[in-house]
Amino acid sequence: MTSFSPESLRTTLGAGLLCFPVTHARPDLTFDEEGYRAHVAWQSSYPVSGVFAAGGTGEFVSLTPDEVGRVVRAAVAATPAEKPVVAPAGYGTAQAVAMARDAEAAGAAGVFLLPPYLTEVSQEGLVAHVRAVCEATELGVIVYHRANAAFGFDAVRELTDSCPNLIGFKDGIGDVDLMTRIHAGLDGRLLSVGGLPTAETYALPYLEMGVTTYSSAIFNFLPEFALDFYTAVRARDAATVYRKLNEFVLPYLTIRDRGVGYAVSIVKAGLAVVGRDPGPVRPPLTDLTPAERGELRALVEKVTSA
Ligand SMILES: O=C([O-])C(=O)C[C@H](O)[C@@H](O)C(=O)[O-]
Repeated sequence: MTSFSPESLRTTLGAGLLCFPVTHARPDLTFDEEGYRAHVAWQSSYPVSGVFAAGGTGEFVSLTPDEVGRVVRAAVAATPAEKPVVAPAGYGTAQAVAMARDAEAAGAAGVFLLPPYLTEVSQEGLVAHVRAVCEATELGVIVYHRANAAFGFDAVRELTDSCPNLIGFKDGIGDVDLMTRIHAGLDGRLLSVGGLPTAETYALPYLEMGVTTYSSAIFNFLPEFALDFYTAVRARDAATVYRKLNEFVLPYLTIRDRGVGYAVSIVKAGLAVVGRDPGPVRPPLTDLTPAERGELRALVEKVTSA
C-alpha cells in the first residue's frame, strides 16, 4: 500500500523532474522484465520526483492489460519506497477503471489516465470517463490532455469540483490558452505537468504558466543532461537553457521529426547508443534506421564529451 495521499503526491511530483521510462522488449517483442527492472533502478537512483510506468514513452498502447500490471509491479519493486510510482490507465472506461483498481493493488502511488482508445469524445463523455476512474480509486489521478482527450476549461473545473483525488493535468497538446486558464482560474488546485513530446523544448516558457515539472523522455538515456536542464529551467537561467537547446535538443528534434512515432523510437535508440539497449519498439512504432541511429550517436557523443 502506498504512503502517498493524493495531496502529498501532488506536492512531491511538482518538486522535481518526472521519469517516464521506456519498456524493455526482447527481440521477439516479449516484455524484458529483467532489463526493465535494471533500467528503473538506475533511473530512480537519480533525484527525480516520480516514476510513471508504461506511459506514452513506455509504449502503453502496445502492452496488454496483463503486461501493464507486470510493468507496474516491476517498477514498484525497482523504485526506492520514498519515490512514487504512477501507474497508467486507459482504453475505454471499464478497462481504465480496472487498471486504476489494479494500480492500487500493485502498490502504485497514483494513476496516469491516458486518452480513451480510438473513438471521438464529447466534453460530457470525457468528464464521465475521468469521474469513473477517480471514483474507482483512492489514489491521486493525473489526466493526460492529448489527442481525443482534449479538455475544455469548463470540463476541467467541473472535474476538480467533483473529484477530490484529481490532482494533476498533463498537457500533451500545447494548449497555452487552457494552461493559462488553469493557472489563473484554479488557484493551484491541479499540478500542471508539461507533457509535449520532448518536453524540454517548451519547459522554460511553460514555467511562466505555473508548470513546475515535466516528463522528460531524454532523461532515459542522458539523465545528467536532463537534470541539469531542469535545474536551469527552475532557476530561470535562460542562457543555459538556450545553450542546451542549441547543442542537443533542437538537433535531436531534427532526427526525431524524420519518422512518425519517433518521439518514442528515438528514446530507445538513445539508450542503445549509450550502451543500455532496451530492445526494439513494438509495432505500430518503427525503429530508427541505422543511418539515423548513427546521427544520434554523433550528437550524443558531442554532448557527453563536452
Ligand atoms: O506519456 C508520455 O510518456 C509522455 O508524454 C512523456 C514524454 O516523456 C514526453 O514528455 C517527452 O517526449 O519528453
